[in-house]
Amino acid sequence: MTLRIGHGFDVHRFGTGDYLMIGGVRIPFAHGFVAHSDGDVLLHAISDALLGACALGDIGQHFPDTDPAWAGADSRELLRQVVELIIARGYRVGNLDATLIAQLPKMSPYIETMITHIAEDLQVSRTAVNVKATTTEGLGFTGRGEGVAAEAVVLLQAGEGHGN
Ligand SMILES: Nc1ccn([C@@H]2O[C@H](COP(=O)(O)O)[C@@H](O)[C@H]2O)c(=O)n1
Ligand SMILES: C[C@@]1(CO)OP(=O)(O)OP(=O)(O)OC[C@H]1O
Repeated sequence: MTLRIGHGFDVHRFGTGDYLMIGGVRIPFAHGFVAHSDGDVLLHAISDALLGACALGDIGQHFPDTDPAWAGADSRELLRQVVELIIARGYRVGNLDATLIAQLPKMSPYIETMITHIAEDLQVSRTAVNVKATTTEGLGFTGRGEGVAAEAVVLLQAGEGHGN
């Protein structure tokens, strides 16, 4: 069986607004994200991990932040487009593990819904998806409450006679 691994990392800073989109969940908050799209840092890291696993660059190349087409874009839609690229190359997601790095907001009430969304968009069962969160104990830009970072690692499996 052909296996490929990919890693993604993204950061969005806080700006004006009263909610954050993370994992396709609208989380009420004292700030919004500064971004061209909806700023869904978790879905961006996952999209980059998928593209990385297939040596397809990154989401900035596929959905440039200079293109008005992606202004305010729903990052679940971007993720689904990336998944179609992966499937077209003969791969499917084996499993995904992701970490949100943020002092605030508290992610735990939202994580199960994030997993539901991600599993739907990746076309896998929920048991193939893990999302977790950590603070940085007050250290660094996340610890100072300046934004949120996300990391994702994905394993892809090729179907019989597929994958290159
Ligand atoms: N933004 C966050 C950060 C962490 N959590 C959860 O809190 C627990 C403790 O986090 P540590 O920083 O001590 O690793 C952990 O179980 C996280 O899931 C959170 O919900 N939101
Ligand atoms: C998602 C895209 C889409 O325009 O814009 P942003 O929301 O700014 O997100 P980022 O992770 O900085 O880069 C990828 C972009 O192309």
